[in-house]
Amino acid sequence: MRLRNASLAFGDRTLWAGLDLDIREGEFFAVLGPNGSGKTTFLKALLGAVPLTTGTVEVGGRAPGRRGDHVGYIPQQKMFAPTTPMRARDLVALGIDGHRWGIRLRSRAVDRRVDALLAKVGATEYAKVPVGLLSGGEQQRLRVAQAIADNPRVLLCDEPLLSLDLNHQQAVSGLIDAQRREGAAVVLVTHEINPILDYLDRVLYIADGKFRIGTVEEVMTTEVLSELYGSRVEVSRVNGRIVVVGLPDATTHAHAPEPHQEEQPA
Ligand SMILES: Nc1ncnc2c1ncn2[C@@H]1O[C@H](COP(=O)(O)OP(=O)(O)OP(=O)(O)O)[C@@H](O)[C@H]1O
Repeated sequence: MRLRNASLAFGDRTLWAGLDLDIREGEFFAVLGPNGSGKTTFLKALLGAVPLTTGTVEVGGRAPGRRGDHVGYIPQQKMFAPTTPMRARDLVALGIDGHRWGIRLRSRAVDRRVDALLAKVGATEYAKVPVGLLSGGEQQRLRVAQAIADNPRVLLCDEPLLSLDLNHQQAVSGLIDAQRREGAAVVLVTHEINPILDYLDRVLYIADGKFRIGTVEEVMTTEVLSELYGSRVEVSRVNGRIVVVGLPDATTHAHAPEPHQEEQPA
């Protein structure tokens, strides 16, 4: 993925400007920042779903959003309605690009692939349950299975770990990283950096119309975050976790768990 002099504004509100960035194959890249800073919009620009205000974006050397791009997308979580007429395995099967399978083998081969994907995300036991009856975390695991079903070269994930318990956070981050090890470029939006800390190559931190790109060590510092937020923000490491203290109130994420009252998710 390549962005050059990219800016995105809605009316007179600029989310970011002057963004130059290359994300290479096999890179695990996270996008961080407070509510409304433009993280989802950044992913949508990479999907070709939102046009840049200025500058250019390319995915695999071409404009994004074309058929056959081999881009997997885990959208921000929305619950399925209880009456959605689809079983868990049907949702995963939607991620499989049918035309790449021989006609005679198609349904059996697709079934086998779906079974393997369900097993990978720990969803085998609810394969036949209607998706609308599953919990948020169970639905989320299916979305992950759907997004990786076709071995995408680019995997764009919008808060994929939200509403997962610790075990499944680890399992799902491991699956996303496995895709990266196979050569995919991963871009992952998150409010919680700690579950993916071991996998991360670089981060983009967006706040208040400004941004910083670099390794975790370069970006997640008291100096850099204080500058981005325009107020004193303390960043420290506790038992290998990153703890950020002093984020302005309005930037607390509404649905992220808060470990302690004075700690806020990074
Ligand atoms: N199509 C649009 N037209 C106008 N404003 C928009 C549009 N899409 C997004 N915005 C605004 O742009 C800002 C960034 O939105 P975005 O969803 O990218 O934020 P985010 O960083 O992903 O936030 P969150 O952490 O809450 O998910 C928000 O203030 C949003 O209201």
